[in-house]
Amino acid sequence: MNQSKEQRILNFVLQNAVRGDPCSVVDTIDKYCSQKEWAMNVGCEKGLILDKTVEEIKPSVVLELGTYCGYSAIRIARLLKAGARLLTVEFNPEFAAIAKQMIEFAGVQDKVNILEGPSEEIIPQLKKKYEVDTLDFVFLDHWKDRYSPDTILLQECNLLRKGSVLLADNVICPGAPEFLKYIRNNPSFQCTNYPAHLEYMEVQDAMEKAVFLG
Ligand SMILES: O=C(NC/C=C/[C@H]1O[C@@H](n2cnc3cncnc32)[C@H](O)[C@@H]1O)c1cc([N+](=O)[O-])cc(O)c1O
Ligand SMILES: [Mg+2]
Repeated sequence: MNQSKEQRILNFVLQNAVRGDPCSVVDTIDKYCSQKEWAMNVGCEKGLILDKTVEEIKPSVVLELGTYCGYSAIRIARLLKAGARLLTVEFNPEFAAIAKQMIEFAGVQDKVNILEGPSEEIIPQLKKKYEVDTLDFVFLDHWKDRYSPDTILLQECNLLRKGSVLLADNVICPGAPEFLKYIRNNPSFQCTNYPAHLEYMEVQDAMEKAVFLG
C-alpha cells in the first residue's frame, strides 16, 4: 500500500529535521511542501501572523481546530509560556497519528493535547472532560464551513471570555464567506483582516482576527 502524502512529509521530517527543535521541524515541513508536495499547512508567511498573535496574547489555554500534520500546533506550542497548554482537535485518525509523531519529534508534546474527534462533539466536552474554564486563543483551520457554527458553539458553551482572540486561516482561499459575514456583523467581535498569500503559492489569502468583546 503506497504511503500517503502526510506520511511522506513525516518521513522527510524524521530524516532531515533536528529532534527536539520545533523551528527545524517547521522549516523542514515548509521546505518539503514548497519544493516537493504542496500541503495545507498554514506556512511561513501566515505562520508569522500566527506567531505574532500568540506572542501578543501570551495565552495560557489555546484551542486549535484542525490539527492536520501538526505544523501549526508546533508553531503555537514552541511559543507558549511554562504551564500553558494547546488543545488541538482532529477527527481523521491517520492525520492525528502523523501529528502526534510530528509533535513528539519536535519535543513540544508536554504542551500539546491532541483531541481526536469532530469539533462539534469535542467543544462541548472542553469544560468538564478537559478542565477548560475559558479559552484565551482559538486558531480555526479546519473545514471552512465549520468556522461559524463552531464559533457559535464556543459561545454557547461559555468558552469565550472578554478578550478571547479567534484567528481564522483561509478567509480568502479557499474562503470562509459565511464565517466572515457572521463575525463581521456581530457586535460582540472586533475584527481585523491580515492579507497574505496562500501557503507555498502566489495566490491571495488572508487571516481574520476576531476579539470577543463579551
Ligand atoms: O481545506 C483546508 N483546510 C481544512 C483542514 C482540515 C483538517 O482539519 C480536520 N478537520 C476538518 N474539520 C474538522 C472537524 N473536527 C475535527 N477535525 C476537523 C481534517 O481532518 C483536516 O486534518 C485548507 C485548504 C487550503 N487550500 O488551499 O485548498 C488551504 C488551507 O490552508 C486549508 O486549511
Ligand atoms: Mg489553512
